[in-house]
Amino acid sequence: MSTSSTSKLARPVPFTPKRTHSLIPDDASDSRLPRSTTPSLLASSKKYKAPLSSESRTRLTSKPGPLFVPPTPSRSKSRDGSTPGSARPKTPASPRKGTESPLLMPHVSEMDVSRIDPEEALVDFETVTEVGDVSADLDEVDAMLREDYGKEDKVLVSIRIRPSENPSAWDVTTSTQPRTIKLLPQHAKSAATPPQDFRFDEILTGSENKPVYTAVARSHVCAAMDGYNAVVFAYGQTASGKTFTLSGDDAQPGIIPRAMKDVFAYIKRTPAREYLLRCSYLEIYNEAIHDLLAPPSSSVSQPVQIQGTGPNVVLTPLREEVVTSLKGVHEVLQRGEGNRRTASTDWNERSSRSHSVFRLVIESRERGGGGGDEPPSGRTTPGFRPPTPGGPRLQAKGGRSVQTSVLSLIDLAGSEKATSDKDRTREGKYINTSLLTLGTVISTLAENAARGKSDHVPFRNSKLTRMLQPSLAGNARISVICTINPDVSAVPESTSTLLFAQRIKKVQLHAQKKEVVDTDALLERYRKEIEELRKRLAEKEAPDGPVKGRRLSAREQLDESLAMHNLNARIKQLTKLILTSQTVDENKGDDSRPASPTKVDFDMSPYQLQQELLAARRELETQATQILSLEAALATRPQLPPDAPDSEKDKLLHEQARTIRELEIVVKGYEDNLGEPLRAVREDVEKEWAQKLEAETRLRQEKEAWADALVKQLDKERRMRIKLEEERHALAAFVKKFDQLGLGGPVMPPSKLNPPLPTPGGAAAVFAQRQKTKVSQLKEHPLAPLAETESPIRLASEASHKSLLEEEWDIGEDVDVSIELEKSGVAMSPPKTGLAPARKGSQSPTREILSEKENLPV
Ligand SMILES: Nc1ncnc2c1ncn2[C@@H]1O[C@H](COP(=O)(O)OP(=O)(O)OP(=O)(O)O)[C@@H](O)[C@H]1O
Repeated sequence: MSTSSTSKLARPVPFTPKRTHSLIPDDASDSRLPRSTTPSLLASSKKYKAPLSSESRTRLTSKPGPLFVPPTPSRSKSRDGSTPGSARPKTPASPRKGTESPLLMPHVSEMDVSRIDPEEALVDFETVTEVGDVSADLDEVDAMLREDYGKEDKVLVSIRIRPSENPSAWDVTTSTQPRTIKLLPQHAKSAATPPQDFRFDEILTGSENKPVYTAVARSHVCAAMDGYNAVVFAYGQTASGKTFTLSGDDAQPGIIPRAMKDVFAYIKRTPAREYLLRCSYLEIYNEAIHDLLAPPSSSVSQPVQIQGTGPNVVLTPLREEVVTSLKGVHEVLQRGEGNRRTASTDWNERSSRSHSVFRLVIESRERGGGGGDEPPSGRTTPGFRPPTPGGPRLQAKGGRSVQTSVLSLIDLAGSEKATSDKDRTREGKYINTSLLTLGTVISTLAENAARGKSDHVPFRNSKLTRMLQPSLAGNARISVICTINPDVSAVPESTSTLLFAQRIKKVQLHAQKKEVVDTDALLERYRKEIEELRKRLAEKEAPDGPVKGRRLSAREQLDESLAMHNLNARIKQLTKLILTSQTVDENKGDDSRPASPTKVDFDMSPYQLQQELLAARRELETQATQILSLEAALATRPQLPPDAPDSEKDKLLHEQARTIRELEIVVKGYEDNLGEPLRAVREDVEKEWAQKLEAETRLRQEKEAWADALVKQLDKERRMRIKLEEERHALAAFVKKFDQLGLGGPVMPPSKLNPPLPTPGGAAAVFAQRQKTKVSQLKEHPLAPLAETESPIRLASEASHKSLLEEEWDIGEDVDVSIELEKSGVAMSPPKTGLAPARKGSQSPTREILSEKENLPV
């Protein structure tokens, strides 16, 4: 391990000293910014004037020097016949006079990359400069070239374990495929559940960056060069080694420098194609995208916006720099790093709280010259083209389609910030938003892929996911390297990283190449043929021509008319083809349409032609709509003739910038004056209603509890009443027996045992009558007593309507019933009722008798 790495490892975990990118280890080292470069130093050195890297400028101005690159044989003569070097346009190197617009100026003056003629910035196997010794293993690139990158449909997920001096909490198996990693049982939360086995494509250890690059990114870089979109991103907690893996240091260059090296090595190994390379470098911090290649002032005043939807997401305004050599890429990266440092007060904190994205747009086409495919009337490439949004574009040419792909290399913010900082800082909230959204997006995609569902994927919830939408949605090769710190203290963060990695593994990909066909050349060829056919037709029809000018036999006439019919038919057929060959997008996968100009079949069946016609009509309709909307857009543009002087244009831009500023002030004023007070009112109202709601809820709960108690009590009362009725029945039987016995015995004086009622059949009859009435009342109104009561417990009608047991009889207190009974010799055995006294101190006589008689000997 290098000294620098060792010292970096020794630093406290929360701080992440970032390294400068080390693309050119030897000759460019003095031009590299030292780590300690202060913003002011950078500010003085960042007056970059040309859109191309310094090396590209040297090349384009044709000054012979150490970095001068000889032109390719295919472009040895420019179209106007001059020598290649002198024909190359100079890049607009100095600021235009009179430019005052502070907001828009950078995108139209010396910063305007789009004014470069892409034809002049092409690199091919001859013009690419020596690729140096870092990862310049061309044989390995050759090996990669033999692979088929389009077939992979899974995300490549790898784990990198940072070296540590502390004992590791993880058990790693790298000898079998897939590689596995699991927590050592002694560190598991509970001994009952064994630690989970995580499986990945690669698990890498150690400080060597080359094996990491080879395992994780090289195939993706080659795929990008081959026309597929590719994304490599590093995910993990702070200080786990994301930046070390992506950027590396002088001793161990990371994925970005190695990828760039391979890009040029690939070009060197591909003589059949020529390339246009554009790179951009941006940072997502607090959910705002900052263009790291634009001057800091304009990147702050004009954050990058994401426009478009679905696969057609565009970042604007985003500076893209054309690069033609490794040194150029190095320069661009350094400038980006410099701007990033300038923007931050605490570099380490800022870098671990923001996502950085390095993008390389790769356009390529087959090399022309000697191919024989190019029609003589092929379109010539103009020296300058009107500026195109996002930089210069390579044009299809002479039947050669252009392949476009994007390689994105992303260093994400520390993943643990997403949770630990969420309550503390705004930054934490934003990291939270983007990393958690990334997780949600990935799991939804994985779920959709696994279950064949098409659930909504919340790409729009964060800038990061929105920007990555075209790639994450499937049309890209993705490689994710998750870095973990193996220490015991970092087990929760490492586990969460491994779970994220496992989720992402399930996402299904369907990456496809994108090609644009040279429509002009195709049209030209068809037009030429149509012209020739028409000429032949006209000759045949001319009055003095070979057909009409002499007498023909019937047979000859027939042949001639057939030939003319065929000519007409071919003309018609070609006219239709011209309509449908505007663009051929391989993504549509429509086999019925020609995939390239060379595959066009002129002898298509009528059915195929009909299909072509239908498709062409649809295309025409779409284009008509597009024309209308473009016309509308044009109408709303400020009036300025194309040849207006620069000062006029600048004036207009200045006015627009002022209007924008004014509108911003108005918006801010609205926010300050109205936004805040309105929010406060809303919060108050919400609070008040929340309290009311809470009180209502409490009241309702109380009422429900009361109702429950009521129901229970009612039930209890009912059960008691039934029991009481049973006891009354028993007592009635007893009284009846008692009456019967009284009939045959001596006439007893009024006493407790001889109340006025017990005449033959009297008590029994009265009791029976009352029982009957009560039962019928109960049947008719089972809840009636409850309705009359105030309390759920007391039964009013029961209280007012006394039972036989409760009725007070006016009898002498001094009568000794036991003596009377003994005298009569009656052996009484009343049933044990267990009846509780109805009222204390005023027991009914019958009850008293019963309680007394219970003790009587039978
Ligand atoms: N595999 C490794 N070998 C040697 N040193 C490493 C390795 N991984 C990380 N380091 C060292 O650990 C420290 C932290 O690494 P790095 O800055 O790459 O972490 P990070 O994940 O990018 O953190 P942040 O989220 O803050 O950006 C650095 O000093 C780096 O050099």
